[in-house]
Formats: sequence, structure tokens, C-alpha cells
Amino acid sequence: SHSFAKSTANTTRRPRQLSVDYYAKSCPLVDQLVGSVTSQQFREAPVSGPATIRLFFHDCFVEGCDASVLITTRMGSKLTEKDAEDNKDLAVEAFDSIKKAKSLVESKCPGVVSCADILAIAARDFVHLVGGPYYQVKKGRWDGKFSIASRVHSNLPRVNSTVDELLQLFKSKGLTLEDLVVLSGAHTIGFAHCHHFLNRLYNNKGTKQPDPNIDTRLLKALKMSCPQVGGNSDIVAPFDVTTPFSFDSAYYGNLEAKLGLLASDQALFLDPRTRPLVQNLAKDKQKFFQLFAAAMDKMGSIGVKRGRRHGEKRKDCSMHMS
Ligand code: HEM
Ligand SMILES: [Ca+2]
Ligand SMILES: [Ca+2]
Repeated sequence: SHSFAKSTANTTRRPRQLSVDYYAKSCPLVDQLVGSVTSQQFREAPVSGPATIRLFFHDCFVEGCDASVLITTRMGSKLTEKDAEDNKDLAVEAFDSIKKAKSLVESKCPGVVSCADILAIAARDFVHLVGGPYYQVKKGRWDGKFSIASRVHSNLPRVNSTVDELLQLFKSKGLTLEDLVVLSGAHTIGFAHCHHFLNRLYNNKGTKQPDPNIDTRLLKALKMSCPQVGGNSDIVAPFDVTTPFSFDSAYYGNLEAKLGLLASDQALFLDPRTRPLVQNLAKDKQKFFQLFAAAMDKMGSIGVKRGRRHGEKRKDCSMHMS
């Protein structure tokens, strides 16, 4: 019957189980250990917050949440994910945070906690440190044995992806339309380099005109920071022009006012399928926080590996074992 078919599909596709108390016996203080590093790192280098949240997203979307994004290319070997074009802007502070957390955890519980779990915990800590929700992180991920630069591009969204393409990509990861809108809310903090939105300012879709869906004052300001040619490639603009350093629902209100930075942000308001949710989240921060916590949990269980057949437990997060 229909319901039978549905339930078997569910059992075969159920992600390997993670649990909040996975390290209860082997490393009961893992959350506190990571927490002491993330809070110090946040005081010393606040950019670690947005950078680590983005690092977690880029890990989970490519080969699942398995710390594949942390592997560095060895001399004479093929490029790893970290060196793929789409990962060039991942800030070094994010990698530093994980490295420091891993070394503290290794000193107390050697060989026990995966880099993938440390990244998931650190991302949660930073969401909370920047003013977002606190939620329990389920653990039990193993680290991946592969990290291949050429696997990155097709598994990440592009700044000019259509809503259809975004929905399709998210669906391929087991995520819904709601997850797409809610997780994009991470852009309530952080910054983007000019090249990601330059076309919107000067030559939208080959028209030689700016994107009509940018507020004129924002357009003017962005053009000042980001000249069409010869600009400084280090210049960045805030995703959320109102509160770039705090985790709130201003991102969604901005979209209603044509203040989105990337085409993919603004598209969530322009598309009639996603607009109602944008409007709801704009006026309900509690709802945003609740849905964001749930969506991070869901994203954190993409492609999870368990056991030696498919995974490893690294000592140094940047190097495979053996
Ligand atoms: C939906 C499609 C998405 C696209 C096209 C996209 C694209 C981008 C781009 C181009 C940047 C700027 C990088 C730079 O110039 O340094 C960025 C930054 C960022 N992204 Fe996304 N992103 C998406 C979804 C997400 C999701 C789902 C998350 C996390 C849940 C996320 C978290 C972040 C954060 C926190 C930053 C700021 C990083 C920083 O300031 O260091 N993004 N994103
Ligand atoms: Ca990965
Ligand atoms: Ca904000």
C-alpha cells in the first residue's frame, strides 16, 4: 500500500542517528571545552563568528557534515575543498577557531571527538555569541576520508542562482523551502566581497543597467564602495545594512525594502513561493530563532558518516589519518 511504501522509504533513508549525549562517557565536557575556545576567539577576533557559521554550511553541503572542508592540500596532491574557488573567501579565523578547539579537546579526550562534531558545536556557539538562539547540538559524526576541490562548485548555491535552483539544491540535501528561507537568515550577520554583487550594481543580467530591485540609496552607497573596475578586492559590504553584527530578523525586513545584498537574498522576497515566509519572519524574531535552530540541526545531519568503513577520527583536522 501507499503507506507501506512510504514507511520503507523512510527507514532506508533515515540519516544515521546522532545524539546530544554521544560523548557522555568518553568526553562529557566537550561542549564546555569548545565553548571556552569559541568565547575567547569571539572576544579576540569577532569575525570568527560569521566565518565559522559559513564554514559549517560549506562543510555540510559538500560530502555531508564530515569536516572535509578542513583538509589542506598536500604538496604534489590534488586540490582539496578548501582550495576550491568557492571556498577562497572562507576566513582563516574560522579554521583557527576549529584548530584551537580541537587541540583543547584532544588534550582532555585524545582520539575521541571528531572534527565534524567540533565544527557543529562551534557554529552553534557563534550563533549564540552573536545574539542568536542557543540549541543543543547532536553529535556522533565521523570525519570524511575525501576532500576534492572539484566536488565543491556543484554542491553550493551561487549568488545568481534562481529560487528554482536554490530549492532544487536544498532539496537534494534533504532541506525544504522553509529551510532555504530560514538558513539564508544567517546573512543577518557578516559581509560579502564586492565581486559577489558587482553585476547587480552595473550590469544586471547583461542589461548594462543596475538591478531594479535594489533600493536607490543602497545602490549609490554600494557603488561608492565597489567601483566597476579597479576597486580594492578586499572591500566588503554588510549583508544586513541595519544590524550587521547582531543576529536578528532585520535581514528579512531589509528584503521587503529592496535592501538585500546578493541577488539570491533579494530573490527570496521576489518569488511568490518564498515571500510569505520572508514577511512572517521579518515581524517575528522568536519564530525566526526557533526555526533557525531547527534548520541548523537538520543541516547538521546532512550526509553524516558513522564508523571506520566510511569515516575517520582525525587528530589534526587539516590532515587525513594515515
Ligand atoms: C542560499 C544561498 C546562499 C548563497 C548564494 C550564499 C553566498 C554567500 C556569499 C557570496 C558570501 C560572501 C563571502 C565573502 O565575500 O566573503 C556569504 C557569506 C556568508 N554566508 Fe552565505 N550564502 C547562502 C546561504 C548561506 C547559509 C545557508 C548560511 C548558513 C546557515 C550562510 C552563512 C553565511 C555567513 C554567516 C556569511 C558571512 C561570512 C563572513 O562575514 O565571514 N550562507 N554567503
Ligand atoms: Ca563536508
Ligand atoms: Ca542583523
